[in-house]
Amino acid sequence: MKIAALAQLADPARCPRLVVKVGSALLVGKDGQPRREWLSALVAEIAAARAAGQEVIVVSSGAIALGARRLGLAKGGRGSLSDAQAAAAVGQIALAGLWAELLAGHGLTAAQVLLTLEDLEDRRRYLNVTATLGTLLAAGAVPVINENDTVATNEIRFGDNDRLAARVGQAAGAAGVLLLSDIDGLYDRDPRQPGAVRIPVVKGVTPEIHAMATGGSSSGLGSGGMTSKLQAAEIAELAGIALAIIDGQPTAPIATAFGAERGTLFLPRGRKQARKAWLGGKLRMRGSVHVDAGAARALEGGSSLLAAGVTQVDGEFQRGDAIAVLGPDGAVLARGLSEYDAAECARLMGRHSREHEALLGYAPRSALIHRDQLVLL
Ligand SMILES: Nc1ncnc2c1ncn2[C@@H]1O[C@H](COP(=O)(O)OP(=O)(O)O)[C@@H](O)[C@H]1O
Ligand SMILES: N[C@@H](CCC(=O)OP(=O)(O)O)C(=O)O
Repeated sequence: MKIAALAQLADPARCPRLVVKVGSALLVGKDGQPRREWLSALVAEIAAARAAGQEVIVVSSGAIALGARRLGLAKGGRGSLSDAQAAAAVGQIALAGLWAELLAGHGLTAAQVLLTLEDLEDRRRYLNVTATLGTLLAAGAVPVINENDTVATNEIRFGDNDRLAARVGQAAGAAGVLLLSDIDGLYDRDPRQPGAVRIPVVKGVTPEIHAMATGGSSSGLGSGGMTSKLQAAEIAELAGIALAIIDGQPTAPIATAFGAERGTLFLPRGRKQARKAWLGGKLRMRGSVHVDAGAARALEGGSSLLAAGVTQVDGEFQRGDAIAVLGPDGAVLARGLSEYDAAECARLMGRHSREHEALLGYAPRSALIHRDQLVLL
């Protein structure tokens, strides 16, 4: 049962498991204090969804904004990485405490889960997250997730909770991800420009859709802007998850947006095999290979990638690492797990399979990327 309208995200039959992501600007006021009343109303909506039989996972931002105020840090705690890490350490306790208190008011138990990018990039740790979330939900708890900002470094962090929410949705096998923002959806250009029009439904996050977004947060409290939301939509789409952006500002934002069908709904593609969904949502590639037009066509037809069609190898990757596959025009066509390391790929590129054993000195594998380990983008 596919989700084709915003309000269907509230239907436990179509969407048994929903991720709700709340941005910093909604949770924390301009004075640096939590927006308690607003959050109480949202928690009441979450409790109602649970009571109706829908499992809800919360992804909550706001730790840095809350902690910065308490520590008296400039620039909302985002002046340097060490400021952000310190602010998050202080803010996260307060944030988790607030969620726990308000959920308890409805008889619900909050479960704090702090994740780093690596926790979801590594397949074993990703499956561990899947298992933990499943256990928590089965026991009736409401997971409240944030990035573990205190240990995350610039090179290995999400930085925005939009992509984190999409990855969590994937790991949890959710059918829907709801991003509560300070805007009621994607507009065809910067919404401050005259004539900007909201797009109610997006079928495929194409380059034209990406061109509509500009990065940067409007409030100065958050981080990703519309750019990170579109990246999240892409991850969700590939994983067969519906993702929506709605205006989080009204009291009881979910009922308000669903009642008026007001927001942007990104339609999911057909659900992928779990392993392929994980691969498609991975954010870090260790390297890339360029392929010729013939190989690009073969991949689109569902074949494995053979070395004969490879024209260039970039990066320092090992066998089993995730790499990107670029077409003749330089656009990313696919991602996959390489059967060879970068040096072996360079040796084999452009050469036919019958030459491989002599080039390698051992029995070659059937392909450079097997089709079971390859996901088209
Ligand atoms: N094409 C677009 N459509 C909608 N919003 C856009 C677009 N391009 C840029 N934006 C900006 O992105 C902002 C939403 O991102 P952000 O402030 O990071 O939200 P959040 O705090 O909810 O994560 C909007 O308020 C808007 O200023
Ligand atoms: N993990 C960070 C939030 C990252 C962030 O800014 O997210 P968002 O406000 O959703 O753009 C925090 O808790 O402060």
